[in-house]
Amino acid sequence: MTDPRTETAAAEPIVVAIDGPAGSGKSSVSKQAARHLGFGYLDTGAAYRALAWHALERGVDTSDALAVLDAAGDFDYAISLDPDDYWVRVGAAEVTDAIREPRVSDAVSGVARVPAVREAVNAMFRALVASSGRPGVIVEGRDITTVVTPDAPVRILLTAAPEVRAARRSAEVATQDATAVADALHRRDAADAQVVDFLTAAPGVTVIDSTALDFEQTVDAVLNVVRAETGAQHGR
Ligand SMILES: Nc1ncnc2c1ncn2[C@@H]1O[C@H](COP(=O)(O)OP(=O)(O)OP(=O)(O)O)[C@@H](O)[C@H]1O
Ligand SMILES: Nc1ccn([C@@H]2O[C@H](COP(=O)(O)O)[C@@H](O)[C@H]2O)c(=O)n1
Repeated sequence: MTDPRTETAAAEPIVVAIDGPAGSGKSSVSKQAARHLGFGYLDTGAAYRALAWHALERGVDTSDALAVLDAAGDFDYAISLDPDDYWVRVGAAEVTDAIREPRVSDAVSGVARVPAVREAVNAMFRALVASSGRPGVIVEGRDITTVVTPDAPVRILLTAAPEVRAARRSAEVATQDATAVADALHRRDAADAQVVDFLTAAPGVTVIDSTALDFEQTVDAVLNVVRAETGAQHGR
């Protein structure tokens, strides 16, 4: 039995929820803002990507919801919330880079459309945040502000013009030409938008449009919203 005079409840981490379309800067900006804040960083898309990778490894057709659910049955997933030591694992396999490959990006929307998969990963995201041991966690994805943590004290929709997002993504991908990269990005957004709405801000969600901002200005914009919404004195 615990002694109530000495027991102190662990404080709930502050959640900064960030949604947005592909290539809007969610992961890179969230990771950098988390460093400034001393917060954890949770990339929720990595779970869907890792499950897509796992399904592809087993030769599963990711457009077949029942086959995806079957693959999810032995999905042993782990992710780091440390913005300075980011990794993703499935079982013993380190898949941090493999889940960014175009074949996974092309398959991931099929996996993300299965309701039972979404429910399971959402419960896992909430548990990861609660056990993070950090004063706060920046959680980024597509439905964080609306479904995963709709009561988060900070909720942001990070956007940028489609052509700007495609150009930024294209600059990172050496294996495909710019048109193919842009087509894949827009195709994925269209498929994902049928499942969750990450293109319009829900009530109470602050929009940051990074079309005319550079990377550091976008990080600053996020930090300013965190300060304004929480009164926190974190960061620069
Ligand atoms: N404001 C900005 N100005 C210039 N480049 C940016 C800006 N924000 C992000 N970037 C760059 O754009 C690219 C895409 O960003 P990032 O991967 O973070 O997007 P994302 O929203 O997480 O994409 P996805 O959902 O596809 O994983 C990265 O190379 C990142 O460094
Ligand atoms: N909250 C989320 C996060 C992601 N997805 C799906 O995962 C894919 C990969 O996400 P990235 O952020 O790494 O691009 C994305 O295309 C969605 O299919 C999701 O559904 N909900």
